Amino acid sequence: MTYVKNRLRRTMMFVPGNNPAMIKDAGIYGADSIMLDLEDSVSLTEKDAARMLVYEAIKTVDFGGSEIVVRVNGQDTPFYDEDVKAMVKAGVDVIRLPKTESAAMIQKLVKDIDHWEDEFGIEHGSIGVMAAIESAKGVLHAPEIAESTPLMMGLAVSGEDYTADMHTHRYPDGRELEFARNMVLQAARAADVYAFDTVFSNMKDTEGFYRETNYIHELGYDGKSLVNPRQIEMVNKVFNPTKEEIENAQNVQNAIREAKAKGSGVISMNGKMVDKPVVEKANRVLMTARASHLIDEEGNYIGE
Ligand SMILES: CC(=O)SCCNC(=O)CCNC(=O)[C@H](O)C(C)(C)COP(=O)(O)OP(=O)(O)OC[C@H]1O[C@@H](n2cnc3c(N)ncnc32)[C@H](O)[C@@H]1OP(=O)(O)O
Ligand SMILES: O=C([O-])CC(=O)C(=O)O
Ligand SMILES: [Mg+2]
Repeated sequence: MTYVKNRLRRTMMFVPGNNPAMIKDAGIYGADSIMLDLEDSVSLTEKDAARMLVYEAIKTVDFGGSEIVVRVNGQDTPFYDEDVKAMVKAGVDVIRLPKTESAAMIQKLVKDIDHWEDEFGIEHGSIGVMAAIESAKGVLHAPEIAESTPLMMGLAVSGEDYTADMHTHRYPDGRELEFARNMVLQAARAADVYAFDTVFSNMKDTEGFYRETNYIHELGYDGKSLVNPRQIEMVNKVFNPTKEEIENAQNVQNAIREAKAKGSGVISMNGKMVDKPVVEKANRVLMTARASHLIDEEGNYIGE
């Protein structure tokens, strides 16, 4: 497996790194990315065993088409070095650094990855990195963090640790995360990397989960960190364009093609102006539709 910069990343599902049953079946749910966790879902006494389990799993388990991300332990822990070494050797796609607070922390991670790639004869650049932003300091440094390396895949806002750092709690309307969500998203967009929203951990509150997913999708997030496979379908439903949106995007492309043939960059479609930004949005809708297998190469609708 190797890191691919651009791909569909709507759903990134946490799987505790000390749970063999969950790891073994993680590939059947169709998450875009599976995030095997060595950090906060693993107790201190299980860190070494989890690392070995995740190493073996990456080498032997069939995760289907899912990208494999590992959340290593933080750089201030005694587990970080062994985690990075083992994950590079295993051939993980992306390493997620928790509690990232500076560009220097990501540059250290990349240097450590390079070192182990040399050691194991692996080509540089085979592994991407991503930063979890979980503190006030991390949020304020998000723009530099996002720009810190060409191997940056994306930024994730991590609401549980962030709200602890901010002396607050999680609330249903998400007001406590507003600044962090906007800052992380701006930083990600400016650096042309992915933006992931935080986990929603009340499995019983499906309405709240839908509301939050819809909200972050409307803000412009690319995807969401998840804790349970039951959350995947709803995120896909929110993030996938509808048949109507796809048809509208195709109409926009056709209209602008006609306009261009007549030497114009702007045209009116059903009373609405179609110009470059509208075409860019339509192109993105069709890219997502194609990547999520809702249309074929010719643009025919093949979703349900
Ligand atoms: C703040 C943070 O750092 S959050 C990130 C760290 N947290 C985590 O990684 C937690 C991951 N999630 C979980 O452990 C679990 O989903 C829990 C504890 C939240 C809920 O567990 P359950 O009540 O057992 O969930 P549920 O009944 O929906 O499970 C249904 C099936 O999905 C599996 N499953 C549940 N969560 C996951 C997961 N994250 N990854 C893979 N499989 C999972 C279960 O094993 C079960 O499989 P089975 O039907 O074959 O027995
Ligand atoms: O990244 C996440 O969403 C989960 C997490 O660690 C946090 O919220 O602190
Ligand atoms: Mg956290």
